[in-house]
Amino acid sequence: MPLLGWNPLAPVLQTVAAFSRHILIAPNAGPDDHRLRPLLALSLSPPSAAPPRPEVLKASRVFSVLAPMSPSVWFGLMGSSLTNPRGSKKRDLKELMHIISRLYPCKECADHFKEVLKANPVQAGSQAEFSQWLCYVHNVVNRSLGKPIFPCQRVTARWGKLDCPERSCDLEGNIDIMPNR
Ligand SMILES: Cc1cc2nc3c(=O)[nH]c(=O)nc-3n(C[C@H](O)[C@H](O)[C@H](O)COP(=O)(O)OP(=O)(O)OC[C@H]3O[C@@H](n4cnc5c(N)ncnc54)[C@H](O)[C@@H]3O)c2cc1C
Repeated sequence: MPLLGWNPLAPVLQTVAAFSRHILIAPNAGPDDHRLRPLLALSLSPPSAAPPRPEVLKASRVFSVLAPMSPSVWFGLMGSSLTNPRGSKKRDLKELMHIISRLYPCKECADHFKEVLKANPVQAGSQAEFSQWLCYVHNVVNRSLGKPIFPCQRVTARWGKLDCPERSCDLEGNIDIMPNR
């Protein structure tokens, strides 16, 4: 049972999860601040007593690049659901979901997502199927967090191809990224 066994990545993921909570939720908090506890703790494993090994800490710096990406992962995935998957892209989408369930930089979230994937195998037969599947699993996560459920019949309206007549979505302005400096 993986939840009770020792996961060699656990110290990395715990470090990254704590780091991301610090950055995103309470940058000024002390180490015992209650705001730094995980929002949702689905893991049954007891907290690791051993301090992370140096090489694990080094790896956690790499993982920390991925830390502040909770909403953007959904944004990216919804983006990837907009084109019709064919051949290897179907396999890639499935693999991508499993990679996210392994690398997502919050152990509780990753463990939960593995369970979600087991109960709801990825459906990527077509663009419509994949976006509906994605909407459904996002709602499973929403429900587990006590968030409102998104009406999946509105996925295309929310995420569909932008209609930008007369180049109204083009970038505008000066090439200087900080013109008022
Ligand atoms: C794979 C995965 C697993 C996660 N597991 C956890 C977890 O276990 N615990 C935890 O605390 N956090 C988890 N998160 C993070 C969590 O889902 C949110 O991303 C985070 O809480 C930020 O929420 P948000 O309100 O900004 O909007 P998000 O939930 O990130 O949604 C972004 C936007 O998508 C739209 N949207 C919302 N629901 C749907 C839907 N069903 N279909 C289509 N569009 C929708 C809304 O317009 C919303 O503004 C997980 C994220 C991912 C990618």
